[in-house]
Amino acid sequence: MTPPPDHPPIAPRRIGVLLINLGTPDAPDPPAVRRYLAEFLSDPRVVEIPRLIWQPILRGAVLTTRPKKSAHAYQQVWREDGSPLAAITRAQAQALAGDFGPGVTVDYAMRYGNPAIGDRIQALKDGGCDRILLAPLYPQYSGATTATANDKAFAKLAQMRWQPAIRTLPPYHDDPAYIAALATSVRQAMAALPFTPDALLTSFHGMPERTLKLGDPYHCQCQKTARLLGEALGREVTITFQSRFGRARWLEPATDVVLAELPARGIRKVAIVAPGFSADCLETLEELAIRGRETFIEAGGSDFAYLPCLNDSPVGLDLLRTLIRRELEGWLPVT
Ligand SMILES: C=CC1=C(C)c2cc3[nH]c(cc4nc(cc5[nH]c(cc1n2)c(C)c5CCC(=O)O)C(CCC(=O)O)=C4C)c(C)c3C=C
Ligand SMILES: [Fe+2]
Ligand SMILES: [Fe+2]
Repeated sequence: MTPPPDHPPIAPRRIGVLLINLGTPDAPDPPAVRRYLAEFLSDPRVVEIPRLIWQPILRGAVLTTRPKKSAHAYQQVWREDGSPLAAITRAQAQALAGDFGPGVTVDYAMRYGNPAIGDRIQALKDGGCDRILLAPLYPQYSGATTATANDKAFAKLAQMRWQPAIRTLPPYHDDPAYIAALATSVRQAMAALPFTPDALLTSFHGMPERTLKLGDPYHCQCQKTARLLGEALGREVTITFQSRFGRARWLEPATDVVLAELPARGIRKVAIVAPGFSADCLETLEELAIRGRETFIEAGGSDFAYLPCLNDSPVGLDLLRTLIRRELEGWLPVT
């Protein structure tokens, strides 16, 4: 009997590693940004307002105004090889290919937009992977990031008669390897600055404050990362939360508010790093490096430096290797 088409080849057995990040528009223009925002902001893990109330607001006010504004922001950071978030995540996957042995395929996917999680899981399975490590690249867990990435993968698996075995990368907010990688990266970037910062800000993506009260560990995990990074660097770090969205109360203190207040408190030279992002993206390159700088300088600051994310730097890739290798234990070596 001919096996059904969804059967993976029996041998050799392969392992798939799927790096997952948030997602980004396909192009920096309003129609592409609108498609992306419609998918992203329709996710009930992201906007926890009842569908019947939220969808009219989203389809009305939000999707008629925000795509134009956001497209303008994307245009300022877009690269020749596309959106920074997608280009860097792709570079991470390409750099890791082959690092775990010949039986391991490393691929990447985006929770919203392309390449889609379901398509890449299918491609891994079609390529013979009967074990897949899902690696949402969020050091701090939140329902709006880690959980929804895993949900999307499991929704794909729900359609499969013969599923691959699955592992998921746990949050790594307090992992010594992550803290050491951050500290090294910050030290290297600070050593190259033409000035000595009076303050180091760690800016994390914000979340509605309500999510903290509902039990999301994100806020606490951000606090712990910032504390451990400060200890590793032997200096004080100031934690802030960026990218407020909507009218609800968000986690505080807000990055833009703090940047505007610092010069009046005598802090005129600042460096800022975004440890919660595994790849630079709109939120770091436009919101922090461009608008954050403007806010700080207009408020009377003299020197501002945005320190890059771990990205596909040697230190960043070493961290990913360490995190992934640990999860593959027991699955390796592949015959
Ligand atoms: C790193 C963790 C992130 C958390 C937590 C997070 C929560 C969160 N975000 C929004 C709304 C938006 N975020 C947007 C962009 C964006 N967000 C993250 C990461 C987290 N978000 C990344 C990596 C990016 C960049 C994407 C890119 O293409 O570079 C945007 C889109 C841009 C814009 O229009 O401003 C929105 C909107 C909410 C509501 C939320 C928590 C509930
Ligand atoms: Fe976001
Ligand atoms: Fe933003």
